Amino acid sequence: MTGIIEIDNLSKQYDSGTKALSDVTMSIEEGEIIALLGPNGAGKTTLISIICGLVVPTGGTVRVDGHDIRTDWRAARKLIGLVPQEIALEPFETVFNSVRFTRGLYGEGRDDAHIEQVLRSLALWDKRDAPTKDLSGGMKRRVLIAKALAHRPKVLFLDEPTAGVDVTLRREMWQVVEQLRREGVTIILTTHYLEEAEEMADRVGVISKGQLLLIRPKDELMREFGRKTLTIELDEALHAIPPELLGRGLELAPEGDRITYNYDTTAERTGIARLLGELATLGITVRDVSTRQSSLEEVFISLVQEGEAA
Ligand SMILES: Nc1ncnc2c1ncn2[C@@H]1O[C@H](COP(=O)(O)OP(=O)(O)OP(=O)(O)O)[C@@H](O)[C@H]1O
Repeated sequence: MTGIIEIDNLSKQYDSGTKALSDVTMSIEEGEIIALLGPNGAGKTTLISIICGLVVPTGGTVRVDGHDIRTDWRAARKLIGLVPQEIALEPFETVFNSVRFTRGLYGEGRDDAHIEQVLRSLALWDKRDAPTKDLSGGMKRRVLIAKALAHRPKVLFLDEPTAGVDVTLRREMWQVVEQLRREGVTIILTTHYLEEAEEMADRVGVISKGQLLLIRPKDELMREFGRKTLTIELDEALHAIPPELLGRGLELAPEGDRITYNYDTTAERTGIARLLGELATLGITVRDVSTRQSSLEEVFISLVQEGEAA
C-alpha cells in the first residue's frame, strides 16, 4: 500500500557541510500519528522542513499523496499544514483574521464556516475577536494549529508542540492531537518528551545523527525492548546473594533486604517462578514482590546509545 507520505533515500547536506540527513526512507499511512524522537541536532526539523518545502534536499524524493514535493510542490503543499516550533503571530491581528488569511496563502477561497469549525474545535471561538497578543501561551499555540488547519490539510506537522510549556498545557495539547486523530488527520510530531510519544503515537521513529535508526509501532517497541524489573522484598536481610543463585543477574540492595531481577518480557520463560521456588527452598522468606516496566525513555536511550556505538 502506498502511504500518504513516501520518503525515499532522503539526504540533506547544508552549505556549511553539515550532513543533517542521510538516506532516510519511510512510509507514513493516512490517519497515523508518528512521533519522531531524537536528540538535539538529530535532523528532525530538517526532515519536516524538507517535506513542507522549506528546505531543499540534496538527494532523494518525497511524495505527499503521490505528489512530488519538488516537481509538483503546489499540490503537495496544499495537503500539508505545519505548526512551527516558534510562536510567530501577527500581534495586533484578531484570532479569526489570522486564521482566515492563512487560507489565502494557500490560494484557497474564503470559507468562514470552516474557520469557525476549526476555532470551535480548538476552543478558540470565544477569542475570535481578540488580538493574538492578548492570548495566553497555550492559546497562541492553538492559534498556530488553527492556522495550520485553515486550508484543510490531510497531514499536520507539529514541530515540538509542547517544548517549554507546563504540564497542564502539554496535556491540553495532547487532547487537541487526540481530537485531530479522530477527525482522520495524519500527524507527524517531533518531540524531546518520550512521555509524549508514549502517550500519543501509533509509531515511533528514532533519528540520530541524520539517520533513521528505526520506525516501529510503539507497542511493539515497548514489548521488544521493554524489560521488566522484579523487586523481591525479603523478610530478613541477607549479607550476599546465596551462591546457588549467582550468575542470574540478581542484585542485592545495600541494606540486604531487597533483591532485584531484570528479565526480558518477551522471553518464553521469565524464570520468576523458578527463582521464587529456589528462594523458598533456601529458606528465604519473601515479604512482597513488585514489577516495573521500563519506559519508552529507557528504550530510547538504549537505542540511541546502540546507534552511536554502531
Ligand atoms: N540552515 C542550516 N544551515 C546549516 N546547518 C544547519 C541548518 N539547519 C540545521 N543545521 C544543522 O543540521 C543538523 C540537524 O539539525 P535539525 O535542526 O534538523 O535537528 P533537530 O533534530 O530538529 O534538533 P532540535 O531537536 O534541536 O530541534 C544540526 O547539526 C544543525 O546544526
